[in-house]
Amino acid sequence: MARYVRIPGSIALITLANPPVNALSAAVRRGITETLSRAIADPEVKAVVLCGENGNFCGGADIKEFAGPMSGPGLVPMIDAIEAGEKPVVAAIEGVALGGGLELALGCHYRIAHCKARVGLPEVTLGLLPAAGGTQRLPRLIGLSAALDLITTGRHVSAQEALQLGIVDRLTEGDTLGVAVEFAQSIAGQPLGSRRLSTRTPACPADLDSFLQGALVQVRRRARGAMAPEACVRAVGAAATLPYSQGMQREQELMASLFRSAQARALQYCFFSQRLVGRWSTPSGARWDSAEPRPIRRAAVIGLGTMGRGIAVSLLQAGIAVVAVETDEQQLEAGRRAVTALLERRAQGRGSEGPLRFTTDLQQLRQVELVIEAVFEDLAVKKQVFRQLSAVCPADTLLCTNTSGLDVEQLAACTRSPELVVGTHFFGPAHVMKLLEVVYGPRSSPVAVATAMHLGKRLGKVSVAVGNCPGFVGNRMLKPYLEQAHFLLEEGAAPEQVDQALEEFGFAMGVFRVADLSGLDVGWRVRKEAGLTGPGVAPGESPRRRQGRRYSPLPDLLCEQGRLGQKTGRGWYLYEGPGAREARPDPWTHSFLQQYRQQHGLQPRAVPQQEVLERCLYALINEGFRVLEDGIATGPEDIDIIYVFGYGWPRHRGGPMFHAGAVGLATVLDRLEHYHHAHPDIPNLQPSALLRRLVASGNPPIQKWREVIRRVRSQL
Ligand SMILES: C/C=C(\C)C(=O)SCCNC(=O)CCNC(=O)[C@H](O)C(C)(C)COP(=O)(O)OP(=O)(O)OC[C@H]1O[C@@H](n2cnc3c(N)ncnc32)[C@H](O)[C@@H]1OP(=O)(O)O
Repeated sequence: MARYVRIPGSIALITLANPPVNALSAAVRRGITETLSRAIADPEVKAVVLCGENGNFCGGADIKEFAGPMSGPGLVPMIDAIEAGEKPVVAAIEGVALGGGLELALGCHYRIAHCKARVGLPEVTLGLLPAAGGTQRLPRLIGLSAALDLITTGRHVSAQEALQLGIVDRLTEGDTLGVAVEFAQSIAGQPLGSRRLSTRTPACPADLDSFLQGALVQVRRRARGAMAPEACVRAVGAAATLPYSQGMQREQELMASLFRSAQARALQYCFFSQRLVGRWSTPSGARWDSAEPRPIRRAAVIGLGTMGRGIAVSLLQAGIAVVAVETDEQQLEAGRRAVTALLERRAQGRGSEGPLRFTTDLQQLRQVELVIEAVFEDLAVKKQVFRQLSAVCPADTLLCTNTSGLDVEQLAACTRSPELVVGTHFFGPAHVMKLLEVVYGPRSSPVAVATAMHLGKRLGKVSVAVGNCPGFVGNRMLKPYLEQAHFLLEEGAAPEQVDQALEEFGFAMGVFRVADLSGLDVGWRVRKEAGLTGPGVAPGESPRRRQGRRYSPLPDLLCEQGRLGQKTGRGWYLYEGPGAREARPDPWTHSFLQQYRQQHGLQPRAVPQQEVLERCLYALINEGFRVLEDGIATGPEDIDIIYVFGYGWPRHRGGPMFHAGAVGLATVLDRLEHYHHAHPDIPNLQPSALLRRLVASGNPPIQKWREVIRRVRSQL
């Protein structure tokens, strides 16, 4: 797992060999320890070069090993031995040096990197901290402030930035190993003194205490309730205040508090789930490893509203040529100005964009390979667009819809090639948000799904393939969550109380703040179309019952009052004015709710925070189990990735399905039964068959759910 060769010029070359990323498994650590001793013991060796096989230096500790007992040599003594040795060690960094990989390089006396390499300490994203000396050596190398930024964000740094910061000593555009060997020869025999980072004193801001306090406030705001960022701040703080050996001790203590934590388990689950969803399959047998994506060079976006603009920018930034289409000159001009402004804002430091054309003429789409429709969320309008697209585009053009929940199959049915129609559900702002739901209809071909999934990857998104049903995965599960929030208001809660419970759980924004931000009219329109409110409601129907179940007209009533959220300056909350962002509890809403309850004979009660969480989250989770039963999502990981990347579910809680497992499926079942008993007119609270089956199967770990899902599906 680490190869050793002596090369001319008295250099020993140690190569980490654990593809694909040379993770520091026990075998690799053993290999490094043994080969280093060999180099040190060999009087002919004057310097050592450390590199990685396959164009990657090292992706860090082997995350797969974290779940089991640790064996083999520890990283810390191994890196300490490199640093303490009398022979210079040069790290030759190609590809990535991340986490333990960068810590290993920091233990070396010199670092030479290829200009395309990336370095970083992303442990915080796994619920950990860089506990192989990273929190102590990096501040001593680049100063406390820069080190804190890297360690608390976990961001990857380009080779150029790494050179500027002083993390690497030299960049090369060519043969990294050759340059490193030559360099090692040139410094052999020189004193190592301050090249040993542990001997240095870190550069610190003048007012250290308030700097560290400010850093704590910032990380708490960024990831509410996450433990690792705070531990990172404390560990880096120790580098400033304690001698190296005591700082290392502090690093280990802080790491011990994180290593087996539920948050670390959740974040590591997210890491592997993100990769698992890339290995998609569909019930019709299409698979990621057999379906070949089509190359996409030219695309069109239909509709330049907020979503269309973001989608166009996203495509352009991936180097794809875009034809942007609107219905009339005025709309086109507004779209042109908005897209240009977005591109200008994002231009700095980015690569070249694909060419962009604006038109009102659909005939201009004769050359495109893919179209993304992003018009108004109205099935009849979208059908019309698909008919037109099918008439003008080449027959083999992939036609995608950005609908957030309409029936993809009905759109496919309007075209000549229904097998080339898929949903590409972007999340706003589309050029920023990382999630793409790729929706396959019953007739979507493997190539169509593969092309959309591959496109998502090219756009830098996490793509999840899901089946076709109202709301797909994300919005389908959101419906019972929203519904519970409205019912809780009827029963006595205030919007800010519900939001506070959800925000303390870890959501960046509670359900009512999000509704105000997105605009209450979005859901209103959908409910009108579904006949839940407006002229489609059967005369004489009770306002609090629809289609045989409990219904809350509260959001409809707000819309009727012109309270559409931030854009009108009032919604569930009050704002300084239209477009303002700071939400203030609104006495109007409180008295409106009071009157509503009186009018409907509802006795308000104090709703405990626990009930807010259980009813909102377990209703959402219960729908998640139904999504799995129905085969709309392949596994719980798909749902969790959708929620973490698209709906602000706190990553350190792993996603809704992971959370259900962490709470205990029997507990979730028990609470749903309790609430369903109390509210028999809310069918969403009735526990799903799959949840019952999983509990009956002894609460298996989430990685084993797929087996139970298969059995339940085969019986349904
Ligand atoms: C204490 C803790 C210490 C000291 C640590 O070091 S914790 C680990 C810190 N390192 C990281 O967080 C890096 C994690 N990896 C990545 O960010 C990326 O994998 C990558 C940038 C290194 C490469 O990205 P990419 O080229 O897109 O490839 P994949 O992400 O798809 O990865 C390929 C397969 O390698 C597996 N992998 C990657 N890193 C590790 C790792 N550190 N340990 C174990 N396995 C790793 C990854 O899961 C992929 O596996 P498969 O899905 O193909 O089975």
